[in-house]
Amino acid sequence: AALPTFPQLEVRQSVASVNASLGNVTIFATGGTIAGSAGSGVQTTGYTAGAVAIQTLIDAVPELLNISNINGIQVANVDSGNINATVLLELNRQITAELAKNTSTGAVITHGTDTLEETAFFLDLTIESKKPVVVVGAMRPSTATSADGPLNLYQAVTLAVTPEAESRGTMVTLNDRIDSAFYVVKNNANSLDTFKAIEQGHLGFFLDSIPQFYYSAATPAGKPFFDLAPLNLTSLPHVDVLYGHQDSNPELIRAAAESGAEAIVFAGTGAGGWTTKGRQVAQAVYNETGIPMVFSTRTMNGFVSPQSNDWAISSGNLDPQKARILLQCALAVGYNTTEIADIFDALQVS
Ligand SMILES: NC(=O)C[C@H](N)C(=O)O
Repeated sequence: AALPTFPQLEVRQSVASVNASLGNVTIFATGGTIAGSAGSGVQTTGYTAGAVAIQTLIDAVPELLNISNINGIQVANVDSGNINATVLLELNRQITAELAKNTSTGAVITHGTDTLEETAFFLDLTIESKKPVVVVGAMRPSTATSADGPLNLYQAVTLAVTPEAESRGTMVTLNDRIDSAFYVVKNNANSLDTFKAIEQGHLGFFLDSIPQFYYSAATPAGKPFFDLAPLNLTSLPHVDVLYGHQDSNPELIRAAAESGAEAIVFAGTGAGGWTTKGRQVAQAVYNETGIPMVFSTRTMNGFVSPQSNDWAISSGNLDPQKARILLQCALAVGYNTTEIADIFDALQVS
């Protein structure tokens, strides 16, 4: 099925006269609460996300121009629940092109927090540059009495011009923390301190807005790279996530396949658990279609070990939404089910 097209607002704004002694960071704005607007300073729910333009976000933090030359590109301006494959592919193309320039130091993406981990993980899998790529959001709208967005944005740009931030893959920063996009998950629907990589830990933190790293640069074991930018894709493959629970309806598995899913992710109970009947239907659908069937966990944290049969793939450390993004990328570059199983196997911690 064709993905809905997305309004593209690619406005490049030069907001700084160039200071040759500073680096050059491009901010790609996509909306979210960091660009949200509420009716009063104390309203922190029920506001409009993606209401404020990139120029306003930058103007709110004049100190940015002390640490970097800044360009802003408005790629979209939506609640992150509406970010889709069109926006992901556009970000991949624009960031890849931007970081290839000698003049570019790093990239910052402003984004709603609800699906931030999906976009950040996608960029981590599809951008090869060692230059910092930093995804940043906020939990309070820009109009809040103590909005968190401006300092988060300042710290994101600081991170993007920090040499020690290179070669760490895509990073996520919010509330003084620095996280790996590969591992980070939103853990709380409301609190400022919502992004965590519980098992793997934060990469570092900001002390007086200066990045401090716990570890030297390293990448997660088995992390694949998918070279999407040259493919000029206009959509990503259809992959569905099914949620596991007592008495889950096994026919939803067949329905997903019949509606065009090229892979199915099971957000299983515990370590990839699913009902016996559901597994039988999943195996039957696999025998008919050969599409990847990936078992993850609805608990969001924890490890799904290799399955005891040859048709089911386990997600290892990847939660369902990240397993879905990985499958979309792998299918987009043409990997078959066996090769995809190998990619997931390589992610298993040994
Ligand atoms: N804090 C946020 O950014 C939440 C918002 N609903 C979004 O994801 O766009």
